[in-house]
Amino acid sequence: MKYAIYQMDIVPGNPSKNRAKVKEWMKREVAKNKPDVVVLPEMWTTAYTLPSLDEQADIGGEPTKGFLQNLALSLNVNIIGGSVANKVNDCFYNTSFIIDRNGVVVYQYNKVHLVPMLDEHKYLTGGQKPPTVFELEGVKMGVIICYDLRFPEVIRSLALEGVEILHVVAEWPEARAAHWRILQLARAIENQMYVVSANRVGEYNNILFCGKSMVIDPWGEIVVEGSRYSEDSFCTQIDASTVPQVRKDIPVFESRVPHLYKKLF
Ligand SMILES: O=C(O)CCC(=O)C(=O)O
Repeated sequence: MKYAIYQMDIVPGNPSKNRAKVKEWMKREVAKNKPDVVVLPEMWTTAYTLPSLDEQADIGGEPTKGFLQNLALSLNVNIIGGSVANKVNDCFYNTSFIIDRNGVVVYQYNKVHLVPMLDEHKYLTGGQKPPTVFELEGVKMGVIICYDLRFPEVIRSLALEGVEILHVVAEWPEARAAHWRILQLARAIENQMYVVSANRVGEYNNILFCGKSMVIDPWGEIVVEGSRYSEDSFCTQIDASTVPQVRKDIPVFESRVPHLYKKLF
């Protein structure tokens, strides 16, 4: 499967400008590289303009969900739709939409873990369901949003559901860039799965974002890595059929002793 990842700089508080940017990028990328799957970063329509979400958030996923469905269908591409601020029944969620090449929303996920360092609890509501598996092109996949990366239980549970490609959509700051890199590598190695991430770049509210979007294979090798500070776009092949062999070579899943771990949680 061919992947294209958009390491985007987001125009703060301007969803229509960001949608126009994404449309341009996706059209260009599809014409040039014909990817099967494209990946966008976290909160890419607004950035972290949390106090203004009432004016800027989507309502019930719209208009961004429909916008992505049209792009998927017209460009014949699967979309890991990053995430958007999404108002549902007076609550704001950080929601990821996954859309297949027929324009069908195959999965949606509300970010579960809210970030204390960004006061997310003041503005957002955490999702009440953990991320679960979905399928694109017959491959089992998962998506998590930024801070979720720090919670290995959630990702192990996706691996136990059969996930072979984990997507991480993010606005990860430069201040914790080392964590970003190491946690992704650890999640790929411990779960023997691909990790594919799209992080934003640029600056907002005196926070600099680190880019460094990545594709890591199930052995933990970095296949490709985005630049540190600048907007970037890259394309790479991913072969999920390598996952079972890695899981056979180091049979972590067979060696687990889950009845001993239960009391830990
Ligand atoms: O965990 C971190 O250090 C960054 C998290 C974050 O910025 C986010 O979830 O948006």
